[in-house]
Amino acid sequence: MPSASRPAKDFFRPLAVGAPQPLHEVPARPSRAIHFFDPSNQKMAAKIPAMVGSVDVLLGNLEDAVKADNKEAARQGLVDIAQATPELGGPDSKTQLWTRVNALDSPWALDDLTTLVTEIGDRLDVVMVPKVQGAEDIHYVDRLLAQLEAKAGLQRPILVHAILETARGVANVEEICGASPRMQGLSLGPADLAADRRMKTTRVGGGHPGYLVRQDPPVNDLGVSDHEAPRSTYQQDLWHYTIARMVDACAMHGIYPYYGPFGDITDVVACEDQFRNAFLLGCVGTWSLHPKQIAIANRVFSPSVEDVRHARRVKAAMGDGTGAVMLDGKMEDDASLKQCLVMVELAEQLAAIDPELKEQYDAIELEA
Ligand SMILES: CC(=O)SCCNC(=O)CCNC(=O)[C@H](O)C(C)(C)COP(=O)(O)OP(=O)(O)OC[C@H]1O[C@@H](n2cnc3c(N)ncnc32)[C@H](O)[C@@H]1OP(=O)(O)O
Ligand SMILES: O=CC(=O)O
Ligand SMILES: [Mg+2]
Repeated sequence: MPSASRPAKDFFRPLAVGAPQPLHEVPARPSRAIHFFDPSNQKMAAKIPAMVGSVDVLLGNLEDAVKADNKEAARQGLVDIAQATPELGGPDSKTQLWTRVNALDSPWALDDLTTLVTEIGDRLDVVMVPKVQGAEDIHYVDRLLAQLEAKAGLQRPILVHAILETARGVANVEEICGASPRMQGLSLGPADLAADRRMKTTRVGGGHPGYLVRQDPPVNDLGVSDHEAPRSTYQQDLWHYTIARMVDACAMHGIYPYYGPFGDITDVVACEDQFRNAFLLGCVGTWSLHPKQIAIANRVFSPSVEDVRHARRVKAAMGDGTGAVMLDGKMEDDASLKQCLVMVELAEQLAAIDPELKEQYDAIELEA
């Protein structure tokens, strides 16, 4: 959506002479797992070519988690990997190539963007920008990318993904999403966001046992509450508010929301729960920090066979899509059909790139 500083007639104009035409719609490419790797880490980098085809997105990370002394090696390492792996990235690739550049106030961001667009811009699908504070950060990246694309003679605009990881960024989330037609999506950055907000969790994403609600105390016959009696507690989701805001802002602007990092690599169970909460709330994918998180993300962010079966049954039962019907004792109508179509369309997109899922979805039979 055009912002006040960029009227509707200019919103889709290239920002540099010779830059590619901005897209009117963000392509719906599967991105269940955005798998992070450090291109300066030889052991990790060596594994990347073999991962192409088995993960939706491979992201060469240049920012946090890459040592300051390795920033240039990471940037060059990413160029080398992309050049040596032709099936990675680009509009028809099964595995997209993304990067997370350094923060815009760092000494590395300008060289990150200049080098990557110049050297591998035709392969780079999305640039993730950390610590985005407001539309002004996106406007800066937008113009710079246009200049670099024009210089490199690129035919296709590189998209931009912002990490929501500052209080100011959260306050400005809608304007960030609408700042440029390049905006592809947003990820939650719970570690930086917790620090910026002065939250008191030291975990990278996930819940916290202290963030809970407690069952009411039992009351005796005289109406007196027994506060000492054992009571159940229910852990709450520290990130619910932010993810929900992010999902609304993204949906409003036609771009995609993602959960971010889950730092407890060994706790695959809680990781799956966190991912699933995000999926249920509307996110389309998540980050993977370790190879073992890829399978979790792929499983969680693909609709289950049961959900697809139900969605297809509702679609079949609803005929022209209007009115109300009873199915398994439940009312279905125009609105619940729309919910079901979200599942059906996602299943179709994923089946197109994932033969195993296709087989599972194709085997679904619709009983009457
Ligand atoms: C808050 C944020 O900004 S989050 C985003 C930034 N953080 C990141 O990107 C972190 C990325 N991940 C990592 O750095 C690593 O996974 C770590 C440090 C968490 C753990 O690494 P290790 O201690 O090597 O884990 P582990 O021993 O289980 O690794 C097993 C193998 O997988 C490899 N591996 C680990 N992580 C990755 C990865 N992300 N991609 C590819 N390979 C990986 C290891 O090199 C190791 O290889 P080997 O079997 O040949 O020795
Ligand atoms: O960059 C991610 C975060 O959680 O911080
Ligand atoms: Mg961060």
